[in-house]
Amino acid sequence: MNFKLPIFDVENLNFNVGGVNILSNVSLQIFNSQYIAIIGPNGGGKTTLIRLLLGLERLNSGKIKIYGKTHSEFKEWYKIGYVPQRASHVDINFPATVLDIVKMGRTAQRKIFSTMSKEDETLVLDAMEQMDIMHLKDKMVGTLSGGQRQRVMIARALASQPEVLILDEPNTGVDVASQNRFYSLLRKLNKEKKITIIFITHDIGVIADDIARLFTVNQKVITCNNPKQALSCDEMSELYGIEAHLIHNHKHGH
Ligand SMILES: Nc1ncnc2c1ncn2[C@@H]1O[C@H](COP(=O)(O)OP(=O)(O)OP(=O)(O)O)[C@@H](O)[C@H]1O
Repeated sequence: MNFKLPIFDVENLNFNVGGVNILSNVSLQIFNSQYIAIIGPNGGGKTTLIRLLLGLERLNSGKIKIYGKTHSEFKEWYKIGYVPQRASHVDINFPATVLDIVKMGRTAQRKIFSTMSKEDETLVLDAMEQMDIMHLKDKMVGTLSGGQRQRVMIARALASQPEVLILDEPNTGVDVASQNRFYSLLRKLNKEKKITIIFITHDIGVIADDIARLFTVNQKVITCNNPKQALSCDEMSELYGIEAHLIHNHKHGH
């Protein structure tokens, strides 16, 4: 693999809805094995940016390349694990067990109608182990709590052995101990398995030491290549508003 080829390459992206600019003139690159956090105020455009990167929204102007290809040319979607913000909202009547859901993470790599190999099964069990949901294996997913469902969706993404893991505020409704375990897991996936992580979060203070770069999104995107320095940068405070100061203080309170 050409390590200089960005996984995502965005050039002068503009996106508006009904004449309202949601994202303006965004250019950024995301490279292999980077751990990137995306922060910004509510409604700033973080989820929209991810949806545009994945081709789930149509940009009005500009260019997005994924592994050097346009969205229609790109076929290796199994390389990208995406856990959307609302992944924890599952219909209570949804007829699948936790195991069924995590197994879906293997379907993209299998030939249609082929059965799971031993290796597939091991990867499914490993992903469940990592997310600490083995004890929930036979439960119907609709009966779980929001935090448990979120872990199931992340396990499904991990089972597909993604090169890139995109997480949209995955810790909503999760207790602090589980959150810390989860941050350690992300650190490990990035450091040991070299998985590229793109993480939308409001919890930047806790992961500031782990991340390589920070994108602050509020219609515009500011990239900070030294996240710890960025936490005090005026430009970011301006873009993010009062929360930048809170984050900064939180970090320095430790
Ligand atoms: N397809 C769409 N149609 C209408 N409005 C949209 C669409 N996509 C995004 N928006 C608007 O764009 C703005 C940015 O939304 P987005 O969900 O990306 O923000 P966010 O930064 O992820 O917010 P949060 O932190 O609350 O999750 C919002 O005002 C949203 O209503």
